[in-house]
Amino acid sequence: MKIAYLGPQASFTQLAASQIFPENELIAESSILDCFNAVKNGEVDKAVVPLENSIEGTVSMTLDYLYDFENIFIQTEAIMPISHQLMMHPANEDFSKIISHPQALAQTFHFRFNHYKNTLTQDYSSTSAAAKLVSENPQEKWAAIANSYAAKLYGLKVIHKNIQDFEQNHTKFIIISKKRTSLNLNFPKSSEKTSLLVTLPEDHAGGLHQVLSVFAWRKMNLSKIESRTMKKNLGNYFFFINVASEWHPVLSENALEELRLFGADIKFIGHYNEYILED
Ligand SMILES: O=C(O)C(=O)Cc1ccccc1
Repeated sequence: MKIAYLGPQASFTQLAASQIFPENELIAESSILDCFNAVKNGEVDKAVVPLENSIEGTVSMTLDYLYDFENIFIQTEAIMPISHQLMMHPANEDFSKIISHPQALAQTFHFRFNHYKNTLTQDYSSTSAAAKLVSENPQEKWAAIANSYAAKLYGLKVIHKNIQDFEQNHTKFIIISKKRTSLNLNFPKSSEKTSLLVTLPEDHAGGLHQVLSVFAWRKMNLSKIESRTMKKNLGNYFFFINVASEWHPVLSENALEELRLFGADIKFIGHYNEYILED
């Protein structure tokens, strides 16, 4: 079985993917979009991509692609602790630019504000891609924010350790597939949930309340609701909703049916477990 991940080697996503799929062939992709396309085109069976971080929040690209792509489902969610290191080429003494994935730059904002307020930053496709770039360009005074495994793999020296703004920093990764079925892992399970994408019918007072009441009176507990722009014009949103609980076939199907009767558009994204990975 082939598994795509946001690469290159030593990205946080690879650390998650290799814990989840120690026996499988892992294929590095250069973006989250490439991961979705690899699943869609059948080049791989599944992909591992980041969905949400405890400091920075949702990885909006991942949420958007779950909305945009037809028939791609979440099979599992896995939470992994994240520690960021600031690193540079061993041949250099200082640096004038910090390069990393936007999530990593955001998760270390206060550290950078306090220590390197005037240093330029550059978004890059992943933390490990930034580490690789720095290692291949010793003539440039660049630093990267990535994990210790990337520092080792790409021969960089770590100059500040554990620079995330909150010590407890976790990212949720999802496994996506064309199969609707969930995938059970051999890690501690923390919860069970159903993910839905809901688009409201025409704008009217109480529209969202109406949608939420469908879950409320059935005592279906929501653990997350997030709105995202539909990008057509300002003020149009879709909602990513997690229902926390077992999938009760009659109750849940009736809830979805009732929502559809209101004129809401419902996309089922998966019913799956959340697991806790190791450091
Ligand atoms: O860039 C990476 O290494 C990723 O896997 C994305 C990411 C970035 C920061 C925290 C968690 C995941």
